[in-house]
Amino acid sequence: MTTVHTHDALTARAETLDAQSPLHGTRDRFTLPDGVIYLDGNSLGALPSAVPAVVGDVVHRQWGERLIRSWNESDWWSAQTRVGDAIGRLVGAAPGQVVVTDSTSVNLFKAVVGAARLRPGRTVVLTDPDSFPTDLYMTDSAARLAGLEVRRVHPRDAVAAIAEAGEDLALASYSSVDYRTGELWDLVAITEAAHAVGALACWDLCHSAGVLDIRLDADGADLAIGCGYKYLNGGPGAPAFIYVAERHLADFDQPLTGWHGHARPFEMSGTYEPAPGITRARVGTPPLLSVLALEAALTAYDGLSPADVRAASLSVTGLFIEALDALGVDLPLATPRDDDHRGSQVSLRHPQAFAVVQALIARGVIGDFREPDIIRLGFAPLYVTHVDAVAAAEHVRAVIADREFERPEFTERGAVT
Ligand SMILES: Cc1ncc(COP(=O)(O)O)c(C=O)c1O
Ligand SMILES: Nc1c(O)cccc1C(=O)C[C@H](N)C(=O)O
Repeated sequence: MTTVHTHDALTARAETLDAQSPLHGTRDRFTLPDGVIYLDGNSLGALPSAVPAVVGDVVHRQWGERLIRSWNESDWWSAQTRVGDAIGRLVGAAPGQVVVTDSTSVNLFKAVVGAARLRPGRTVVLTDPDSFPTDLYMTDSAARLAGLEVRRVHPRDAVAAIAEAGEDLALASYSSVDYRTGELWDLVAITEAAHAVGALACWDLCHSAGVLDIRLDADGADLAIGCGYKYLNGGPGAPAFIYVAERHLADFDQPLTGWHGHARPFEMSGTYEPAPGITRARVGTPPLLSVLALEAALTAYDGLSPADVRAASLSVTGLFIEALDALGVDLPLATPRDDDHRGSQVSLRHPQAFAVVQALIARGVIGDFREPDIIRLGFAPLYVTHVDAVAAAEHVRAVIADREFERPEFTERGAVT
């Protein structure tokens, strides 16, 4: 079959899969520019259509008219835990264990120091050498302050390393999905191994929340963190979240003791006393515009189960890989083909990956480049359809086959991608 016939056959199948998908029509919950296939929702999620009106109301009515009264009248005070519970529904956490606050980096810092204090006398924290850099930087600094030694061990070797560390281990801290390759790690096995030696496990859900069927409570995670601006679509600079399992809350002694985490902030006492529940993970005044934008963004998930979202994600990424094969694109995949080991992105390797990504962007297919040779394409199944996946595969084919990436305008490197 010619590539045109192959493409037509794939598109016809994609249309059927879209029509049958439990996520059929959810793209209408987003505002996206015409002519764009957006495959970068794993860096900055798209704009949910519900957000602008809510932000307008927060700015004009809640802030502009009601002024300081909105802390009570619009319940700004409990917004962070209310939105935390909404995220909790997407990551398998019962209410009262998730709060929206700070950045992922800051929450990881709180989690590592908090874990060290939950396991006094233990001296080791394990993490992935291929972690997103901020995780490495923050873990190193938190460990230095808490008197822990950091051992960087790849997730595939983590269970053995946990057994080797034994009762020295305080915390195993891992991302569930590798941000570059999209590989999905078995954090349940890592968590069980950590518990077997009396240690804790922290999960970084930046590349999982909102696309995987995460079950924090059922799988025994102790701590988790994640960001609000990727698949949760909270917008640029959206606050992050932190989960502390109910069983640890009373003893969770996090290091950033700001007044929003105090049990009675308006007593204005000179002595810190942590709030009883997950509120103690708060620090200072939250960015309310962003917290409430995130709350509105999460309504895009109304009526969808994490299991359905995960199934749709696998179906779309699976079809994209199949389309690459069928169209004869023979770039090496950095992402596993196996559903059980794939997050919600497909990464390809190419020696001129940066220029390939620029050529794709010029065609309206927005993905990103990651060092050293990764073409990273994220599939947010709420707004990336099977038809988009096939069209994107055809664009990749054309960019490679026609060597579009060699054009000088695509080789210039910018600061941020
Ligand atoms: C795994 C991971 N951790 C952390 C971050 C970022 O943390 P922050 O929200 O502090 O910028 C990202 C992405 O930016 C990430 O992919
Ligand atoms: N957080 C970002 C930012 O502040 C600027 C540009 C990109 C980002 C990202 O989220 C990158 C993303 N975490 C990644 O996996 O590469």
